[in-house]
Amino acid sequence: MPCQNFDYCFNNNSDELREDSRKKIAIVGGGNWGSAIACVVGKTVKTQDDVFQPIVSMWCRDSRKPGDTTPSIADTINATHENPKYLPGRRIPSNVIATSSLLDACESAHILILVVPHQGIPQICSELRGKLREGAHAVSLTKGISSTSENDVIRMQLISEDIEKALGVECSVLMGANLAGEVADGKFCEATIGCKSLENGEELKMLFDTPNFRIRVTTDYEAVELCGALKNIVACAAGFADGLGWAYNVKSAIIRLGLLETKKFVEHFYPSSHHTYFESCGVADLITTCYGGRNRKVAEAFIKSDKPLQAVEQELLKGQSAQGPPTAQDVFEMLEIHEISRYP
Ligand SMILES: NC(=O)c1ccc[n+]([C@@H]2O[C@H](COP(=O)([O-])OP(=O)(O)OC[C@H]3O[C@@H](n4cnc5c(N)ncnc54)[C@H](O)[C@@H]3O)[C@@H](O)[C@H]2O)c1
Ligand SMILES: O=P(O)(O)OC[C@H](O)CO
Repeated sequence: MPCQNFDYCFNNNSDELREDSRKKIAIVGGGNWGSAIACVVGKTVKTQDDVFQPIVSMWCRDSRKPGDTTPSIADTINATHENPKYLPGRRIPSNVIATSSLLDACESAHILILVVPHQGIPQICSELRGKLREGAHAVSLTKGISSTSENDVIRMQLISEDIEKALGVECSVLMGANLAGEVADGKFCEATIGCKSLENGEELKMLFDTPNFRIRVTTDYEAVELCGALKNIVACAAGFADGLGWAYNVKSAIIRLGLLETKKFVEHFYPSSHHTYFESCGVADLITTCYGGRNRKVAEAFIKSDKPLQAVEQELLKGQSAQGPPTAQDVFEMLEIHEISRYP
């Protein structure tokens, strides 16, 4: 009988209540990717039940307006084991318990899986600051970059660095060619974990790795995270190309040049980075996103429509966000750098 209590469980051979030394997992984010990863982790904690506690908590932001009497997303997930808004039609395992309280989900967790759009990270970190258990660590599945600006100087920061600074915990990253719906359906894919300490990296591998979700671990964490963030810009370029009716060859050129540009960018800021471009977070994510991702889809629809980007995004994704910084400016700058715009 699996233990339902987060920190205590009954010894199998007696009725003695003992402290549970297994790791408790919290997922922070109940969107498309958060719900899909709940499908993975909800199962792995059961197959690795000597290492992880069987109940996974999942924070889902309650975005209901005052007076809205419909159930929260968390209540809906707990009642139906489905997230109809962000991941309709897929069953979330019943040992994943959702809550609208960030603190309830996280305060006793040993491992936090952060999986919200990057805009949400600062607020979440400020609510969790000083409230986590000793020795906890985090893994960010959020794809994006943050920046600070001082005296007109803009500095790029990794989101994992923001999390580490704000929460005082080590933060690894998990990136890869991972369309949420396919992952939730159990279709095969790979992902890359970028970690600072291999101890945490290996523990995270145990948590995520399944025969259909293959994990490889590297300490090249900056490159892993930047590959995950920058591919969104390339995906927008691919979507613009599709919207303009350009051909497959153009898209291949965009992907090739996008990979080169990503490598240059990473090596400029992190000269000691290595080999990561051929991992799932590199070339594989570029291909997946440039064919099957939401950023590509929104960019294509934007070119074909006369509506502003935000309106197109809302219409197409029905409340979900395309990730990362899908600014046309980023993409045009990139196209100009590579002079792709001259060819068609
Ligand atoms: N969807 C995918 O296939 C996929 C795959 C890999 C990585 N990712 C990355 O995962 C992250 C989350 O993506 P997603 O697809 O789950 O997004 P989503 O738009 O589906 O997620 C929305 C969820 O985040 C919450 N949210 C939205 N804005 C917020 C804010 N400002 N503060 C707090 N919570 C907020 C919403 O309430 C909702 O629960 C993104 O960075 C994305 O790049 C997504
Ligand atoms: O649908 P997108 O464009 O947000 O991409 C989803 C994933 O990042 C693909 O790995």
